[in-house]
Amino acid sequence: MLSVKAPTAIPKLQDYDISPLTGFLPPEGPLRRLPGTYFEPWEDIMDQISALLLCGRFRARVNKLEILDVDRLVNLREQQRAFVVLCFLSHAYVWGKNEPISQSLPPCLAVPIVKVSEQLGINPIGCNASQVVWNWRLMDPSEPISLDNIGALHTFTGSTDEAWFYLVTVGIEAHGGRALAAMVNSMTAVREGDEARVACCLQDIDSSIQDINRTLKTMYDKCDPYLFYWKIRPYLAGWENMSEAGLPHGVLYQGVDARDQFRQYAGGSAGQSSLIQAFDIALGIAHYPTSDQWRCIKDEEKRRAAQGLPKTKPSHTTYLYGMRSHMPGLHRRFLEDLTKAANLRPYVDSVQGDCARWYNRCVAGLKKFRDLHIQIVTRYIVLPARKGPSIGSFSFGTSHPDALSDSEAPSTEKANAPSRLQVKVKTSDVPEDPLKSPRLRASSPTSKSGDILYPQLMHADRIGHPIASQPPLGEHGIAKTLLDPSSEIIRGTGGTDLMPFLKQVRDETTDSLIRP
Ligand code: HEM
Repeated sequence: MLSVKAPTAIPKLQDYDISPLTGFLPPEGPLRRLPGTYFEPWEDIMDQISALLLCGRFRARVNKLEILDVDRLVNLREQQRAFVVLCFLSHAYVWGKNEPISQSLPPCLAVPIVKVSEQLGINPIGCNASQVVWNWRLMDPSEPISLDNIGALHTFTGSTDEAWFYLVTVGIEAHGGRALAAMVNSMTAVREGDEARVACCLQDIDSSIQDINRTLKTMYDKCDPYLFYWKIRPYLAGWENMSEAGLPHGVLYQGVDARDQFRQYAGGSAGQSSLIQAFDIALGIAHYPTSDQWRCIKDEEKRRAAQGLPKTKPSHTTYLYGMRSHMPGLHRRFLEDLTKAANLRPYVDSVQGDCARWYNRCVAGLKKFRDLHIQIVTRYIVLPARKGPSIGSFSFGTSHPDALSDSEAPSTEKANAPSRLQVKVKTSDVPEDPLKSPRLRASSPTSKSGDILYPQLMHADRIGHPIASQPPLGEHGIAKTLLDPSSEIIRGTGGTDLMPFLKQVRDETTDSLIRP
């Protein structure tokens, strides 16, 4: 007998700690401090994190902590706050400042971070949730979330550039409320065959994407690419593929794992934003593994076949899918349930008309987001990596006058670079920097030397020229995306093969446009 499958329920936002007003951001704002005195020792260190790093006392202070019991946290907001605190403390502990990196986390950090991560269903390492989603506050609580009414709760460096880097993403996430509500409404409207309502929801999604794109462009206003690359990004790095930075095995979570069981996790990235993945899912945009990932998949498939296990699904092997383990469990579950219920694209394809027009506007908007993002990655990672440590600061402060135009984005490159460890970026793929200045160029005497591979080993002489210092590799090793000018290879920080990956994702977005 044929069994008729009941249609999958359309997810209700409130079941997943999602607000129709603020999306994945907690609508009342994240908890700013854990209540009571028990967790005060953590909060006291958080109050002074950048000062303690600067004066070299951070690790000593942390080492005096006792192991606190996270079972004392009484609700979700407290668990989220504890997670933020423990992620900041752990990254600061591992990467330090002007001191040898640490290949292990002490039990006072490792034990509670592993436990609270299990409670939240997320990996025990810094991520978009700890740096962005649960790391902001309203300056005037009577006003809504907007870039001129939010502040970051914590930064590593104490700099406004770092705060802005997080806050722009908060601003983007805030547009998610309206978009997520429209996504689930559109799915209900499809089931009811209500074409006009579907078109209306798509219009709402489109307008949220336009808002997101406007917000993304403000990154240039108050976050200096040079400071981002050399001072901020190192703290965001994870412990996966970090041999060059001094973490050949990853990080040992003392008091949790056996003495030789190091853990490897990718670091924080807005690639872990549940919102952007929700757009892909709702609009039916499919992503595929990069060519190098396919090689790994083939090996994995061989292994599974040898063990008589079923094949894995291609979508479950992409970088974007992998990033879901760095999302809060409830948000990840939302994406899974949204995937099961997604019905928009085939419906729009069948009815065409206004629905198709608005659908295509949404896809074009998301493609625009990815173009803008590629320009940002070029400006904030590729160019600083090429230029070396003494290029000085880019000018900023007005609305991205120096933003690369769409046509200046790096040219399409075959998506066949090795995944994770290495990225080849041809010099010709990187747009000429519109801010090129003979003075800045002249002040990079060592940028042609291999020293740039380990920029953290460089200090400036009295007139600002970088000179290499001598500590062995890994001693002061902090993660960077690294460029070896002789081989023109940029090595990733454990994330992706940057440009080929980002372009592939962008092109896959365009592929889903509906043809009449
Ligand atoms: C200075 C600013 C930024 C830099 C340097 C940057 C860098 C990167 C890099 C290197 C990746 C590749 C994956 C990885 O290794 O993590 C990535 C992916 C990604 N980033 Fe950013 N990012 C920035 C800002 C943002 C913002 C504000 C958003 C907004 C949510 C965002 C959303 C994404 C998404 C969604 C991906 C996954 C690829 C995709 O879906 O297109 N990024 N980013």
